[in-house]
Amino acid sequence: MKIEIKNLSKKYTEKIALNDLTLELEENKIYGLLGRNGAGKTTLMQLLAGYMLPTSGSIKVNGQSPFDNRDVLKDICLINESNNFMNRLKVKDILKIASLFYPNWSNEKAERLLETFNLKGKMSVKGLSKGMESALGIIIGLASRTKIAIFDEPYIGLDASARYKFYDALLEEYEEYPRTIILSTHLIDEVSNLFEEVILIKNGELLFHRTTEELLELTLKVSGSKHAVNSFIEGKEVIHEAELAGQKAATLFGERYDKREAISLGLTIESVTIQHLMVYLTEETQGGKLHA
Ligand SMILES: Nc1ncnc2c1ncn2[C@@H]1O[C@H](COP(=O)(O)OP(=O)(O)OP(=O)(O)O)[C@@H](O)[C@H]1O
Repeated sequence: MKIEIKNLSKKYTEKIALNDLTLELEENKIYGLLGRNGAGKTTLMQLLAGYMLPTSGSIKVNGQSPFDNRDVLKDICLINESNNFMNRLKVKDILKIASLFYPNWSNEKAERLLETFNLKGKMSVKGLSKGMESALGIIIGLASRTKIAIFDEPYIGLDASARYKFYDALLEEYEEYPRTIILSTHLIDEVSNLFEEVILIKNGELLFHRTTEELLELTLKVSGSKHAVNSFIEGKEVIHEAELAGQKAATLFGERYDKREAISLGLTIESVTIQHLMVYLTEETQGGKLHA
């Protein structure tokens, strides 16, 4: 299902959470939706999952607005950081309710994932730890087999081992049943190898939407003597610099840089992680708008 977002804005009383965002997402890809706290990620995901209407602009899934549209929403599953499952129910009841909502629901998958995350159907939701509740959300997100699965920081309380089980399960599901997956997280280093494309939002605006491959090609860190680094970076877009005792490191973003030139100047070159790139580009001092 294609997602088309045009000039989308969302204002909450005084706060502009999203500002004139235009974006297209093709089907069957894994997207990383990144940005600092308060950037507007949750707002975007909630608009996509039909929780509310935009203030202006449009969001279309296969040409239709998701808001109050069962026809579209049966194909979209949004898992939040706080799922707010009904306390008086048991895990199996929650799964039963979810299975009634999503036409492609897989009971078999849900059962297998219960085992993976050490949950039992008879457990009462009231007695689940925060991490177990997150695991239940993840089980629903994967077993629903919706064409669009959105995970908004889905793993509050999950320990590292359970998080890696989630990444493995996500990839296994994606390979078996390709779908559009949108994953928003602050643990970027843990998952960035899953992203096929990255969408970065800053203060409600789109900073860029690029393939992971492009991002890595367009970023370069050079280090060496201050003089050599300065001569290489002159006229280029520098997103981070650090100096110590006559040595300097600079991170560049925006072009396919000539690495041979850097090496010929005696510089050391390194690649930059997506997490670092996100941090550098969203620093408040980094005011520049990049080519989305
Ligand atoms: N219901 C609301 N009423 C008023 N302001 C809101 C509401 N929801 C979000 N906001 C504000 O809108 C902005 C965007 O919030 P949003 O939750 O979309 O950001 P986010 O990128 O998901 O942040 P985080 O990474 O911290 O979850 C923030 O300034 C937030 O305070």
